[in-house]
Amino acid sequence: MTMQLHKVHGSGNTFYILETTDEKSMDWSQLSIWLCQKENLGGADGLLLVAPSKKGLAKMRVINADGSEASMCGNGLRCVARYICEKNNVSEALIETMKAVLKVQKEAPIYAEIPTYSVEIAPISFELTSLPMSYKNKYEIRNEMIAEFADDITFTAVSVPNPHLIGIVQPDKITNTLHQERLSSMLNGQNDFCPDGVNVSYVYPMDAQTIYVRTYERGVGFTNACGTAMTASALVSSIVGVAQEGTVTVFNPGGFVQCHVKNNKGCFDLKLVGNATFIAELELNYEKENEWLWQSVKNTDEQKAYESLIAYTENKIAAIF
Ligand SMILES: N[C@@H](CCC[C@H](N)C(=O)O)C(=O)O
Repeated sequence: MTMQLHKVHGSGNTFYILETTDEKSMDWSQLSIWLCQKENLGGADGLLLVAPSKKGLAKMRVINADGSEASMCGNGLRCVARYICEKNNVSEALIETMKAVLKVQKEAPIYAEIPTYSVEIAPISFELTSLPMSYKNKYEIRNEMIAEFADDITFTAVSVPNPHLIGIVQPDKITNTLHQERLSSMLNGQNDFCPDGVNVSYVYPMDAQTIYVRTYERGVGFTNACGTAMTASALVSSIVGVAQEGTVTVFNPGGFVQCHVKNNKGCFDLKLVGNATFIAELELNYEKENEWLWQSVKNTDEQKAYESLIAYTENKIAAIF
């Protein structure tokens, strides 16, 4: 059996898109683990499965690099949005995800001519049980020091709906990754706080409308960017007052996006806007159980245009750190 795949990225967060009409036809965890290995065409951060939906134009499932399944993926959803909109010749659509049916839309480019899409990020909850997370019988953690985690970082826990722990940090915690790596490894191993693990982001506010975010993703490790994490970080930054409500530009090691944060009397509307870049079209042969072989790999020329955005990002970041 030959399968058609697309290698895509949103902010350098790289995925394979695979469409199937039969969600039970394969062990997707094993396929994702195989696809994401570095030595296999440079690897990826996950597999995005596109399947039929009764609630939207398609359903997206997110399989992390370690084979675990996530409830949502913001960067991935932008790429799936482009795939579905182009396939159906529409400029907006509803896409079913594990916990919500979300609106996606084609947008004007945020940089040069780079294909750009927006995605709704929802549902949002600050209740620790929604992550899940537990800490001293607390109901929420909003802008609090947690002695067990750090003595100079304030943390907020939020699900969008995948779980995020967001720390507002000083530049030294960005230039040196060691603290974030240790904390993230602890929270994504056997631990008393986050039984299912958590995506951990360190945020440095650059100005009132701009933040820098680096994320250690659950099931993956450090990534160039995590869309839900950037959106959750923009939300947290506006709540704690280090960024204004409205449009927040979020820089990260993989580029930049815009996150729209709207507060409706304590209920938040979140939208993530950024690139949806298609790197390659591929054909994969299924040989036998857990064995696959590449049949063909055809690169597109889209990555060249994205590299100019990276150069712009690197200049911005170099001026700060
Ligand atoms: N990179 C994604 C999030 C992918 C899932 C995450 N690793 C998790 O397990 O929650 C994004 O762009 O949001």
